[in-house]
Amino acid sequence: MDTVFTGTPISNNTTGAWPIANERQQLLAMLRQATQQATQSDHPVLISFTQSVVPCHPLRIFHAFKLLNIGDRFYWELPVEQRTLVGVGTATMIETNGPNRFTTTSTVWRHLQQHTLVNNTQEDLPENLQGPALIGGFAFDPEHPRTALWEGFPDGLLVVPYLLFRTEEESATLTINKLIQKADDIEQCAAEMHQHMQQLRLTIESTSEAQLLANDDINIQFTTHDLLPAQTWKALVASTVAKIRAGDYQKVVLARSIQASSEETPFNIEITLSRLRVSYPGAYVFALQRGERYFVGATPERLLRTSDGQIQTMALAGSAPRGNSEEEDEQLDLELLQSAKNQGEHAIVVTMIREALAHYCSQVWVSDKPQLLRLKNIQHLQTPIIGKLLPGKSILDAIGELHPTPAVGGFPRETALAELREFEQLDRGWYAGPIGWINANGNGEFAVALRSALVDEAQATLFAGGGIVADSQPESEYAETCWKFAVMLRGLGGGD
Ligand SMILES: C=C(O[C@@H]1C=C(C(=O)O)C=C[C@H]1O)C(=O)O
Repeated sequence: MDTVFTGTPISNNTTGAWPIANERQQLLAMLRQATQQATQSDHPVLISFTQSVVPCHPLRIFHAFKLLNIGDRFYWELPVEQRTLVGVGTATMIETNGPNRFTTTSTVWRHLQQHTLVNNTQEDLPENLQGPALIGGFAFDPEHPRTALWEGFPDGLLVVPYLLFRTEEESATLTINKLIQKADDIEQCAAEMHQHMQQLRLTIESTSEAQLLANDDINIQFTTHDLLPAQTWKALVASTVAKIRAGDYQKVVLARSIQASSEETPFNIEITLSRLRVSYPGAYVFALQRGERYFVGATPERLLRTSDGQIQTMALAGSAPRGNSEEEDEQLDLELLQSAKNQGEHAIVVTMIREALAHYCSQVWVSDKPQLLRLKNIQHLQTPIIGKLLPGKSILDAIGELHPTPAVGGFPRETALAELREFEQLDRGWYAGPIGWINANGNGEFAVALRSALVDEAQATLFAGGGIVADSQPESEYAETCWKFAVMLRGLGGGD
């Protein structure tokens, strides 16, 4: 069997060598050490074994992971920066509920690392492509009553996948993670890992990118309907505006949802991801599976990235459509940049993020004025924000302070959340929550899960919202949510 893993690139050179066979002795030594350590500490040990592979289209890996049939899959990519994480199966996971979910996750992750063995033979690889990583996300509001729609999506769920494919620029790795108990049979574990690697390699070899994405430009037929009648939602915007004018609060982001029902076939997640990554290369393209369902989207909003103590975030609020001609586009750009309503809505977000980060950073730099973030059919005001994380603080601690920003919640935060709980008439679930990853050295990146849908075979529930301030108009807010829905409607197979 070992001869299958020759260590040479496979036929069309788009997938890597999967040299686990060559490393078998090293893997066995690690497994042996893990069982000894588990016996001594009376605590299971996580082993994380990383190998370098030749970069390959991430959707080919995602598809091959499905055929392995070893558990739920996760996809996360920032195409423009070639940063990708694709995972399948569960070595271990951290599920949390309630308001302390971020700090609890952070504590459990630190504890788990004291019981982790990592192979460090690949010193030439980027640090972010080695060792275990947690990937997953969090619900928008742990205090919002749950409905059946989001069953299986707890307030926080971060998984160390059994298999994890990662890319950064030109490098790619494949990591196998496994939780080892003291009584585990290491020969059997090694054989099982081996077998999965072999299956993976064969599956990748047998599917070409062309085959996989053959129909991604063919539109599919589906119908849509508003879950809350349009008039009811617009009336809600009007009453929110009245409360803001009366001084109850400054801003609330109201969202709504629509349901798309496919007439012929279930929605195809690979094709959806392919369409999203091509149309929105500057967005975070993600999919998280829970059984038969996928939470999928392409969001332009970075919540927080940490890299060796440096943080990057952004204020993103204030929206306009894109023009149909260059002149119209320029006109809309100008209007957005000069709109007092949009600038005011945006400034609330900048101020809050600056204040929140003050507790977690030694220095914070905020661009002095917003710039435009242009997407396919919509554009936003964006202010980049960077800083230096205080020693001992983790990305998850900082997210606990930042989320939800007034870009997706409102201001003041608690009043806005109370309003949403009482009046929005929507179970947001994971929509507008943090989605992303964190690795063992504390680096990570979370996006705000916007422009997203919960896909359940032939049914999809899509979510979109907009910031309501004193001079918001119900009609234009409704129109804004329609531009935002267009991202996922196109992703699911609708025409432009
Ligand atoms: C709430 C959404 O988007 C957020 C709200 C925006 C706005 O009100 O202008 C702009 C970008 C996002 O921060 C969404 O896409 O559903």
